[in-house]
Amino acid sequence: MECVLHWLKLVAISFMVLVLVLKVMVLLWWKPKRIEDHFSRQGIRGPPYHFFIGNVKELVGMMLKASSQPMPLSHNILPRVLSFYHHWRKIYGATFLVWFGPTVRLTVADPDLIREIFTSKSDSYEKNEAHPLMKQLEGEGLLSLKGEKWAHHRKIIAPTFHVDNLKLLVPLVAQRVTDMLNKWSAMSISSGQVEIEVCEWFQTLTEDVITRTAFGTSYEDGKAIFRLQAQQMVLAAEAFQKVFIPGYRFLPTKRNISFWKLDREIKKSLMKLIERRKENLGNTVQEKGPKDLLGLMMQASNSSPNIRAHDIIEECKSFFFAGKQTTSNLLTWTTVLLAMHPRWQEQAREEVLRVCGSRDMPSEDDVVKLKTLTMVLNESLRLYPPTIATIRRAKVDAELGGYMIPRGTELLVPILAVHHDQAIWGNDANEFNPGRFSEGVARAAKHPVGFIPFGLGVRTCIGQKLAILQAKLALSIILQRFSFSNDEVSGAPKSVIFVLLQILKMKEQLQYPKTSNVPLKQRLPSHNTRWAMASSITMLCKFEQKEKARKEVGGQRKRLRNRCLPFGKGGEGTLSHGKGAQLLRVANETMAKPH
Ligand code: HEM
Repeated sequence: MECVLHWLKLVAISFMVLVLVLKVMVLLWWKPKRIEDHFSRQGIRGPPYHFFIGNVKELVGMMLKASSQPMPLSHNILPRVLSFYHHWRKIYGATFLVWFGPTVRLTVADPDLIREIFTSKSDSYEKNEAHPLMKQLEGEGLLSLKGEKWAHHRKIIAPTFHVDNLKLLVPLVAQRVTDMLNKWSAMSISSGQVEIEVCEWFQTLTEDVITRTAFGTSYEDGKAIFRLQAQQMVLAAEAFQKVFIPGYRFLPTKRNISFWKLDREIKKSLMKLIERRKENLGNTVQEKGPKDLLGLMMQASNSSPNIRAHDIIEECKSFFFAGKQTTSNLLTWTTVLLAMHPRWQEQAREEVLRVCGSRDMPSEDDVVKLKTLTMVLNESLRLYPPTIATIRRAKVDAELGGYMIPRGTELLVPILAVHHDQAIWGNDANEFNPGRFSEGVARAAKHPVGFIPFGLGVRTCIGQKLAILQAKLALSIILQRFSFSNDEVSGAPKSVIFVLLQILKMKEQLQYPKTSNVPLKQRLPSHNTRWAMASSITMLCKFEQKEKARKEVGGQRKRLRNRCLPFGKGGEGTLSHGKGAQLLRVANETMAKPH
């Protein structure tokens, strides 16, 4: 009897092992092969699937090869930044299959098909499921939410980004930019010149602005929370470098324990912040001044039990992640482009001086009139889109441009490739030519969907107006006060600037937060790869104080400047004392409101 039981046990175990092996084979071999067949019958091919790893080995190999070679001085960055796409497109055409492990992705760069995915047939597609570690990094907020929860959050948060609300932020952003430039001025005191690692400075600036957008009057407390979240991101990014083991993030490892500790601290600080804010407002969350993420979410939580502290925390993460690198990259690349193209720099400066006249800080009306700067920013977003690609997943079996797309297939839209496509942009697609935007965005390309730096359709970037406003304000104030070039940086020849463009993962970005002590060659700028998210670069530019520009805008401004910003007389921080220009005083008063 015992023998029979033993035998039965053995059979049961063998059966379970067999089922498991079969399941694994179906998932990792039979299904991918069936998908390959399905697409190949429709004429869509791609590099062959390899068991379990898909095309990851080739992908990583190509990325490493591309980033290890010097790059000619050119804006043709596709071979470098999306090397796999550039390589396989030549073999299989623009629409091909690529395997990220056992996950299949179909590349789609045809503007007509992109329009279908994001607008006319958007019901059939949804955001793809983010990697669990990625979710820790970007938060489970607007960026990754789906369905009703996403729609509810988007509706709550949207007023933060309404034009009227953003207008209220203008003095604040302008003040932050001026503070930054005062520091540059102080640094350039002896020679009138200063070498600036623009990316670092722009990241700090952007972080400041996002903190204000998210936390409003609770800015200082909000900053502390963002700092904790930034530490969490470093831990999550570290984990991202390791081989992914499902469930590993739940084990009490040193990193996980630190992560959880930070999580608790964030929650505690936010709860305190919410309580304090409620008390300050006598339990009403209606406030004067710009609407902020925190206030709006608190208000919503009063009427909707679905909005909890956890949701607020996750939305803050989402803001921080989605807004910081992207906007600072836009600013960095635009500065570099203007440094490389002095004629456009001069044209943009002339316009700023003409529009702003004697005003030190552009007003909200000025910003709208800066047409050249708008063209330059668009061209910068076209050539160096901070989001290089995005992904959607077919929710159902769908039809796309005549192709049958099985449910679960992921569609990879290489925004960068679309922006550099000669069929859409003409023969000068890889050249810097802001003039192509002179008649507006709609007429710049041969196809209206050729320009999608902020995405398309209902899930288009919620922060785009803020990003553009911030970029315009920052650049116009910089142009007023400095001229800049990127030749002979630190004795490095011009071409080094572009050799510096590299594809790196988040780890490198976070590994070199203080780049000033790192040898130039190691300060590798990164166009990082979460297909959907931000890229980052490290870039040195030489800034020269613009004596001529200061004179050009006339005596009044010069007088004010002499009082407010005594260049050459040790002026850092002088602005915040609020003597001088009325505009500045207004900004200072706004800043001085009790937190
Ligand atoms: C130059 C700057 C920026 C660029 C190029 C950019 C780009 C994008 C793109 C392409 C998307 C759509 C992603 C997709 O469809 O998968 C997106 C979504 C989003 N962006 Fe931005 N972004 C920028 C700045 C910002 C800022 C400043 C914020 C917030 C403070 C922000 C917050 C978001 C959020 C929350 C989403 C998700 C929207 C949703 O799904 O409802 N972005 N962004």
